[in-house]
Amino acid sequence: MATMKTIESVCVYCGSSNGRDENHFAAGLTLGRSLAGAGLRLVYGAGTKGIMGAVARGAMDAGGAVTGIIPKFLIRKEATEVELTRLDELVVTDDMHQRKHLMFDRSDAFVALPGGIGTLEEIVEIMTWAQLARHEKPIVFANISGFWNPLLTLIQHMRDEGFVHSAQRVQPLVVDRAEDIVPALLAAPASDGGNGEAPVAIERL
Ligand SMILES: Nc1ncnc2c1ncn2[C@@H]1O[C@H](COP(=O)(O)O)[C@@H](O)[C@H]1O
Repeated sequence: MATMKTIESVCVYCGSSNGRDENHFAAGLTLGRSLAGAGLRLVYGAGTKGIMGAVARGAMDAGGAVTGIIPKFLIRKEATEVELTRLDELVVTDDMHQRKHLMFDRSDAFVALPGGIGTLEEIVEIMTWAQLARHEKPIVFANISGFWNPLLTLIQHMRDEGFVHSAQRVQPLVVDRAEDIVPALLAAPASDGGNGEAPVAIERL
């Protein structure tokens, strides 16, 4: 059984594009600001474009601490060097595997905002590691405008069909509004072994 640890840093996975729905971009800014407001370090993929850029800008403009972790080959594609200099910590890795491991190691919790295939791959890997008892760090799906509903439906279908083993280990939180993400994270350790109550806006999948 892992020991409970106070959450100090939060890894955010999200799109390197803006997406079509402006609520998604706005959610990135809001989450960045609320991480900073709560004194939580943002750990993310160091992209300065799309929703990744919005989260980082939201955090940095509000005086928050930000760690960006990016493989060398992606710097030109996903970031502009001028904006990278604003990060208070930049880690350049040799490859994607090293990036993903470092993002995992350096974070106490994980959030999936809307994004594409990279975002999906990253958050699913974090869930598989939870299923394999590699960690008990909280996982939150930010279900802005119902973005994650198709994935949540698929996961429920897998459960119903008996393919999600150790299901009790894979219980991501689902919140509908960006403002609710940080309160959900901060309540997560207590709800695990404490009073068992989650804030109203939060459901467990
Ligand atoms: N296969 C991947 N594993 C981990 N991370 C990846 C992968 N492919 C892309 N990424 C990174 O994820 C973010 C967001 O990508 P989106 O496809 O825009 O969701 C970006 O930093 C990618 O480098």
